[in-house]
Amino acid sequence: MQVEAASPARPAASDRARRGLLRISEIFHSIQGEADAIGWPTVFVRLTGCPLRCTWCDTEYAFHGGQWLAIDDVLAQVAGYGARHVCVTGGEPLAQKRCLALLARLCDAGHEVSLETSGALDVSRVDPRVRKVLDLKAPGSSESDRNLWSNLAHLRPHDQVKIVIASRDDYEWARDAVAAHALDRRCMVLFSPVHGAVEPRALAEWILADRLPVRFQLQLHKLLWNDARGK
Ligand SMILES: C[S@@+](CC[C@H](N)C(=O)[O-])C[C@H]1O[C@@H](n2cnc3c(N)ncnc32)[C@H](O)[C@@H]1O
Ligand SMILES: Nc1nc2[nH]cc(C(=O)O)c2c(=O)[nH]1
Ligand code: SF4
Ligand SMILES: [Mg+2]
Repeated sequence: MQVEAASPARPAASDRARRGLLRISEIFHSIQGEADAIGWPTVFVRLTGCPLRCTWCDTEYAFHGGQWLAIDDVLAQVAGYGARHVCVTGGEPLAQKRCLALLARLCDAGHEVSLETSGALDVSRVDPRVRKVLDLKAPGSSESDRNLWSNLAHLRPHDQVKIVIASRDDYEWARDAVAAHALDRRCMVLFSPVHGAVEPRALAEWILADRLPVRFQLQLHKLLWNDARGK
């Protein structure tokens, strides 16, 4: 873990507010493995905490722990990698309200910024320069009741909707959601198999058979590094 700046284990709430601290699980440099910026060298800023519990979540270690850092310290560490692309993720990054300020500051610093978000929290105040990657949670996640459908109204053409698919039932749910909400007319739609749960080839064949206007995706970093943390 590359988070370095010193901060007390748990500063008082008043101190966190005054200093604008964010709880950060990790900051690392890797190849973007998901969504439209796939393949770019990217710095990842992973915020601690998530109010959801997707059955297949590959990042449970980010539910707890991490370090409290000021936005200036996050920006300094990000700058140290010299990368154009920055991906803010979690956990659920929007669960910390100061994430909005972090996103704007990263854009001000000249980065291409993407945000990975569960789709369960309001995205209306996310800086319009940020490319939102909005997950819609299919039933196999056990969290589909949390989908905040009003978020669709805040999608811009450079944003993406992603659906992570654990079964044929999830696929049919996703296919129907694309049609019901005209998702492909709003922005790029990505379908990705839950790593290890659905045969990637099966998902590819289903998309082709149904002539779906969606982009198939595998998590590139898992092909490169398996499930290694910080990759
Ligand atoms: C760990 S989440 C963090 C951001 C946010 N909480 C969310 O769910 O979008 C980042 C991305 O990883 C995806 N993901 C998590 N576990 C996965 C798995 N086992 N297989 C495929 N994708 C997974 C999520 O669907 C999400 O698109
Ligand atoms: N390499 C790499 N690319 C990613 N894209 C989104 C990620 C995430 O966990 O949100 C992720 C990740 O964890 N690693
Ligand atoms: S919303 Fe994201 S971080 Fe939270 S449990 Fe689901 S996949 Fe994991
Ligand atoms: Mg990940």
